[in-house]
Formats: sequence, structure tokens, C-alpha cells
Amino acid sequence: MSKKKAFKAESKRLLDLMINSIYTHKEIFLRELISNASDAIDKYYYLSLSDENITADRSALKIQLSVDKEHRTLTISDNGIGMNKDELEENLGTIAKSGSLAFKEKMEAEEKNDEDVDIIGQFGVGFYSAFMVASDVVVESRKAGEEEAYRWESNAVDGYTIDKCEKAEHGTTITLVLKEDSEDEKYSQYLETYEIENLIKKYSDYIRYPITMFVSHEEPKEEGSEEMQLVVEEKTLNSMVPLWKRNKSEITKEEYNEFYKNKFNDYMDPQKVIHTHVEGSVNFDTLLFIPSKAPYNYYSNEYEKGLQLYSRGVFIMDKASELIPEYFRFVRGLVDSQDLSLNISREMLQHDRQLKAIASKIEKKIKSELVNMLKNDREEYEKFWKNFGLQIKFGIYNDYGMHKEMLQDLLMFTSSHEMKLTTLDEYVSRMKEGQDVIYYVAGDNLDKLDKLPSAELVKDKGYEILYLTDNVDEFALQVMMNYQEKNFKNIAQGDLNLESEEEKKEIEEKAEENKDMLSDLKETLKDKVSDVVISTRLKSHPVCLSAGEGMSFEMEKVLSQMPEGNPYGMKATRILEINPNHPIFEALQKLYGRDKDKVKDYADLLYDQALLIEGFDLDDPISFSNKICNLMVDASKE
Ligand SMILES: Nc1ncnc2c1ncn2[C@@H]1O[C@H](COP(=O)(O)OP(=O)(O)OP(=O)(O)O)[C@@H](O)[C@H]1O
Repeated sequence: MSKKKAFKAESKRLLDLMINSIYTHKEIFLRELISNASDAIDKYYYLSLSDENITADRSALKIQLSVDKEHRTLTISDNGIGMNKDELEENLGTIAKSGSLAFKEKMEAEEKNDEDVDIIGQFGVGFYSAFMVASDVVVESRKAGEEEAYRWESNAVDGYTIDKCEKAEHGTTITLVLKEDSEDEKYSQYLETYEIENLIKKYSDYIRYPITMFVSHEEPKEEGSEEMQLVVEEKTLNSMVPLWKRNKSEITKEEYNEFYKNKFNDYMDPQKVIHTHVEGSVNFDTLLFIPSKAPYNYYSNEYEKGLQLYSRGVFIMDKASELIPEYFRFVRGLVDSQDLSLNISREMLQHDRQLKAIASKIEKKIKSELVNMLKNDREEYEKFWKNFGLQIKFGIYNDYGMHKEMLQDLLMFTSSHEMKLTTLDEYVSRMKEGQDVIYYVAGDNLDKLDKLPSAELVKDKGYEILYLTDNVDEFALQVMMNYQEKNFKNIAQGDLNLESEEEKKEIEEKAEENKDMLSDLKETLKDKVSDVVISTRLKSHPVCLSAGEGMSFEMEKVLSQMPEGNPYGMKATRILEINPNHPIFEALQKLYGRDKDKVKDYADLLYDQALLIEGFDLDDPISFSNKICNLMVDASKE
């Protein structure tokens, strides 16, 4: 017998968790093992289509269950692709790569929160869930096309062994030696036929290969005879009709939910199920799900988009990315079409006309479902938006706004109107008479934006402002250019034209009167701002910085946060605006009359204040602090 090998550290942690699990749904181990068996048969069948050395008799493909009450064993056997020695080592000695990192992170995070986590359900830890119910697990496997078979065995506690064994057919047989019953847990229930039948109906009914088991029942020896005999026969426990092929009206919500969680390894029910049957130039069934939470790795490169692809109920491939546009990449699900060739390869997908037609129909369907949700169930839509809104906004921005038409009505931003999320259409419907632009301002938090000096007057005049808090927002609006022919206007940038003719005149006069002072201020700040002007956008605040047309401050910040830095070193033009109706203005005028040099200090201070308000760092905080102190000291002398 070979030497025992230790599990990799991560696997060990997971195993410990499984062994000591107080998880209440231990029964899911069967679903996990059957799902693996079904995947293995899928792979085998698919391989047989392309490899002429392998012939698969589709009718013989199945998953067999058997129990041995005396030895407390439950066996799950498939004639799928099987595993060779290396694969046993790689797949069962190391925790499935997909969930491992997340698992670790989540464990750590949750420990902090001290919450009872549904880790097991969360990451579909698959094979290892066997250790929730078994003290020993034996896996005998022979890879299709290979002669040798191997036996992997483990009691989880002190590692595993791999040895050669005999196995007549390709595939995998997993034998679980069930744990002893305890007060809380009756593991022997998994040896009872009716319990197994129930579990299969509950979790694995749609599996497309027969799941069989030899069951016995008593029946009269002959018709009418009173003498009974024990008959043993192989029974298929699942209906095998794929869920998506069944009539929608006959499927319960629970069935959809179970199917989704099982197939896509989510621990939460989906937020939305979209099940459609399309006939016409292209025929297909599709079952799509919008998750109720973004997967942990959603906004990383690790997340792979795509739908599972089936042809006439036969699995062809996972994650066919061509079926789903980038901006709907959060959608999970599958497509089954009789119009696709079984031999389609990933390379061919890109050029397949039928597939393009399917993808286009799916895209429209998702959009219309989202629009319906928005119209009919606002609360649900806002939940969706919290999860995936960012994706939609990126969808607008990417490809130079090519998908604007598809996506613009799905957009939401928080608005100064009740500080709630609003759609652009709702914004436009509330626009005041004579308002011809959609106002917005960008920054990193709503509270700050709502308090921005430049927002005060706009709100005061009765206009609504969209508050953009994600980096991509302003870029998205820029590529959109307009919505329902209304241009977007940043309130912290350029001319707002909010003032009446009279007010305009007044300001022009003030500017003229204070020409010298303004130009001295500008001269003092010449390395920092391109202009110092009398403001038309301030109400009660003393100063603000505005940007000239083109690049805004937020865009400048976003660009400089990019990993490669601001690619063209582009900067927003800074303009210092001073409120002529603020006492500070009068103070400046007075001071200017008395001591022109002193105004220089004031200029720096005003500029620094404006920087702080805009959320920029000060160039020289120490000098700022010193100047403030000097002022305070001076004030005490008077
Ligand atoms: N019956 C089987 N036949 C062939 N390979 C199997 C079988 N069971 C498991 N495997 C292999 O072991 C790997 C690990 O299985 P495990 O159930 O732990 O994770 P998974 O199925 O990849 O992920 P998840 O359960 O999260 O979907 C599988 O990816 C598969 O390659």
C-alpha cells in the first residue's frame, strides 16, 4: 500500500470544516456527488463525439446507487470520463480551485463578523461534502481510454492514499462509509431507499442520465396467489427531463431555485428567473438567472461570463461567452438549441450565424425583463441596480457608447430630488420649464456632493442634480452626450447661465470695479489657477473651484488613479470663483485698499479652502495651517 499523503493546507481546513460540520443540510452531499457524476458523463459523451477511439452508447450512460446496510456503505457509480492517478491527486487532494480562494477569504472575513456562515452552501465545495456524512471515502476511478484504474481513499483526518486497483469499465465509483449515528444525526437514513429516492427527487430529478438503484419489493408469486416473493429490480429514480424543457406552468419557484443553486453554485436563490422557449428562424430554450448578489469575484478578472450551451439536451460547453454581451455578464444560465451542431467548437462559436441570432434574442429578452422589473417592481430593480448597476454603466461607456440605446433606460443615479435613485427618464419628466440640460456633479460621496457650494444655487433655483459617485459615471455620461436630446451639464464646470439678465449685468459691473484686485489675485495664484473670477454659481459659500470646459476635476482624479497613471497628463483647468455677496469679498476689498501684499496670503488661503471643498489634497498643508494661525493671532490683537 502506498504512503499516506497529506492534504494541502487549504483542503485540510475545508475538510475539518466538513468533518465537524453542524451544517443542517448535510443531505446535499448526494446532490454534489451526483452532479459531479453527471458532469463526468457529459465530458465522456462529448469526448466520444470528437475522439474516434471512444464510442459511447448513450443509452448505457448512467449513475448507479447502491447501499450495503451491513457495512453502512452508500455507493455512487458513474460510467463517465473517470480520472487517472494524477487527476485523482490534483482534483481530490487539492480543494477545487474555483472556490478555494474565496473560501479562505470568506472564512477570515466571517470570523471577524462572528456570523454563522453557510460556507458549505456558499461555495459548492462539492466532493468534500461527502465527509459531512462519511468517516471514510473510497474513490475508484478509471479514465476513459486508459487501462489502469486507481483507488483513492481517505478518512479526511490523516491524509489520503492512492493505489492501483481493478476496474472493468471507465468511470468512477465512490463508496461512502457512513458515520455512526449520533443523537443529533441519523446518518443511517442515507441507507434507506425511500430517503434516497426523496433526495434524488428533491435535488437531482432533472439530471439527464438515469440515476438507478436496485430496489426490492414484495409481490405475489403468481397472480392471485397469496404467497409473496421478494423481487429486486433496477429502478430509475429521476425523471430526467431537463427543467428547461418542462412546461413553465408546471415548474415551482422552489424547483427553479434549487436548480439554480445546484448548477451555478450559489447559496442564495436567484433574484430573477427568465425561462423562454423561442421558435422561428432559430429555435431554442433558455433558462437564465439574475443572481441576488454579485459573486465575490464578479468585478475581477477571475469571473468568467457565459452561458452553458446544450444542443438537443446534450451538454456542449460551459461558459460560452458569445451568448451574452459584456454588460449583461452577471446573467447565469443555459441555452439549449436544436439548431446548433454538436461538434461546434469554441472557435466556431464566434462565427456561427445561429448562435449570433440566439445571442441577440437573449440580449433583448434580458433587457425587456429588466425594463419590466424597473416598471413593475421598483424595489427589486433597485436591489438589482445595487448589485450590477456598475456593470450597466460600464456597458454604456465601453465601445464608445455603442450600446447607449440598449442601456440608457436602465440607468439610475441618486438625485438631489429626495436623495433617491432616479432614472434619466424620470429626471427629464420632472425638468422645469425652460430647463434644457440635465445637471450633474461627480464626487465620491453623496453627502459631500449635496453640500457642495456649487450645488446650492442650482438647487435653490429649483433644478434637480444627479449625484455621480462611481468613477465611471461621468465618463459614461460623456460618451452618451445627451439623453432625450437633453445635454448633460456638470454644475462644477463652465458657465451655468443661471442668472437673469439683470444679475448678469450686476456681476459684470462688479468684475469691472474689482478688476485690479482680481488680476492681482490671479497673478498671485498664477501657477495654480487659470483665472480668478466673480462667481455666478455661489450662494452662501465664499469660494469654489470650477473647471473650464472639457475635463472635469473628477475625471482628472479618476485618470490619475489608473494603474498606469494619467495617460496624457491631462488636467482640468482650475478657476477660482469668489462669491461677491459673501462678507469675505468685502473684506478682500478693504484689505486690498489698505495692504495689497496681505491679499496674497488671502489668495492662497482661499485657494486652499476651495481645494479642500473639492476633495483635493493641499499642496502645502503646513503653510495653510501657519497662515490660519497668523490670522487668528492678528484677530486677537484687534
Ligand atoms: N465522478 C467524477 N468523475 C470524474 N471526475 C470527478 C468526479 N467527481 C469529481 N471529479 C473531479 O474532481 C474535481 C473536483 O470536484 P469537486 O466536486 O470538489 O469540485 P467541482 O465539481 O469542480 O466544483 P463544484 O463542486 O464547486 O462545482 C471536479 O472538477 C472533477 O474534475
